[in-house]
Amino acid sequence: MATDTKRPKIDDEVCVLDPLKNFLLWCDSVNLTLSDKVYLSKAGTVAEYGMLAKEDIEEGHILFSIPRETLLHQGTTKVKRVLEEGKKTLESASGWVPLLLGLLYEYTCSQSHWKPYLSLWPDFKTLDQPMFWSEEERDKVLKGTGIPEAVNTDLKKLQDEYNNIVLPFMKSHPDLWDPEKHNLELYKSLVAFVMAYSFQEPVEDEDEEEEKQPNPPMMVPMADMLNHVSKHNANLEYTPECLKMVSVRHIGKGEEVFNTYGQMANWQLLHMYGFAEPFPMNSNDTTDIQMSSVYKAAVQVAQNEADQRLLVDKWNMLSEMEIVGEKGVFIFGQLGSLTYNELYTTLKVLCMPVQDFEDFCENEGWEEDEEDDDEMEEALSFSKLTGLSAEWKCLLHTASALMLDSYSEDVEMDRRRLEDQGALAELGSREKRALHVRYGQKSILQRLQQLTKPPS
Ligand SMILES: C[S@@+](CC[C@H](N)C(=O)[O-])C[C@H]1O[C@@H](n2cnc3c(N)ncnc32)[C@H](O)[C@@H]1O
Repeated sequence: MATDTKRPKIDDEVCVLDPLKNFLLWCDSVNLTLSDKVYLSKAGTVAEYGMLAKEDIEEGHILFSIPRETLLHQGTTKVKRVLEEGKKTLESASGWVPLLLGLLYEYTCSQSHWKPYLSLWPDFKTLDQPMFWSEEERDKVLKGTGIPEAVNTDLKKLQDEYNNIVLPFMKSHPDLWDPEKHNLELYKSLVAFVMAYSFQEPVEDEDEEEEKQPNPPMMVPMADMLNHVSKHNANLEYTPECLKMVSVRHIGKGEEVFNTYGQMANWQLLHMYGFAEPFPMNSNDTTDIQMSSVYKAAVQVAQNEADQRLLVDKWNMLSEMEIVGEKGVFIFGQLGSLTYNELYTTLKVLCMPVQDFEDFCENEGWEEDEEDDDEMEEALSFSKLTGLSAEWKCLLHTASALMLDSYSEDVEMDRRRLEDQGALAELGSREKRALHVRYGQKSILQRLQQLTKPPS
């Protein structure tokens, strides 16, 4: 540990004039060690701050290491004692409230231990998740992507949490918080900051049977200055003493160091982080097919009223078995279905003859010798879809057509925009990001359409 006498002086003026230099001085003072082979910069990165390689870096190199005491969370903030005492009243659906209260305090406290870190973002102006766009803009350019609905839920949740939990708690601790200063606007910015910058330590699953609560989020100085791409070259490792960012492949001199924020589809990246990887770079991109669209497709292709009534029973059965849900989705990645178990069972039940369905209900499911996971995954991979039965293909074809209809712009228009550099250059930054999300989703749906097309 660095002692106070060894610590370089962190000057308030430097904090404002050169926040990065000040942050690096602070890192030194808290024993956050950075390899000589990398440096932080705004120039040469994909977005604002990022990390670059000064020289070639081999796989397995520790790029930096962060002592646990340096992390900012509900157990390290100056207000940790009151948060611990109020633990029960601070419980919420998101589980973020204690960290957010800690951030409200630390972000506005001139004496905060994390001031040099938090001063890197003096106003959060660079945050541009769709939660900061107008509702009209979201509905216009993101219709069909699933983002407008997700943002509406977030906004409602954050307002409820602020009004019902945060505000009463702050009022009962007027020595630490002031609702005038710690208002809903600042709270919203901090929610967006936590969304885009926080980390959640993975839960160790020693006992797979037992469902563990996820760890609460925490702020990890330095690690959160790294940008993300699906083909990342670094990864955060957790040890009892510290967190280490380690290169996971060779990084050439001058290249940017990219962390991974997880296997994120473009709609998730835009929703939570405010950016999207340009189409078709995101190898983790996915599209959703509403479960209800598969049901609607089955109803559409049913031959007569008796078939339609049977479908109602089948759907109710699938719902009772918790295989489908009103708001549930089947997810498709670039190689095929990612929720193959649910989709396979749904297609099988919806297409089964009446007698088989009666047996199915009687047995409360399948007899033993049913398909295993690998078989289902393979059957619903894009490389095997053409081999599915005509009935299954028809449902997938109709459901993907229904999904394609729900977007604001048609596929051809988006394709032309993406292919025409001039048209692309004319789009605003938000429209461009939205286009990469929309088109990525639609291209997967189109692939599904082609592979399940009935013979002409
Ligand atoms: C954890 S922070 C990374 C540091 C950030 N660049 C900064 O200057 O504060 C996450 C934010 O970085 C930006 N970002 C990360 N990866 C990106 C990428 N590949 N393309 C564009 N922006 C990216 C997004 O604004 C995102 O919300």
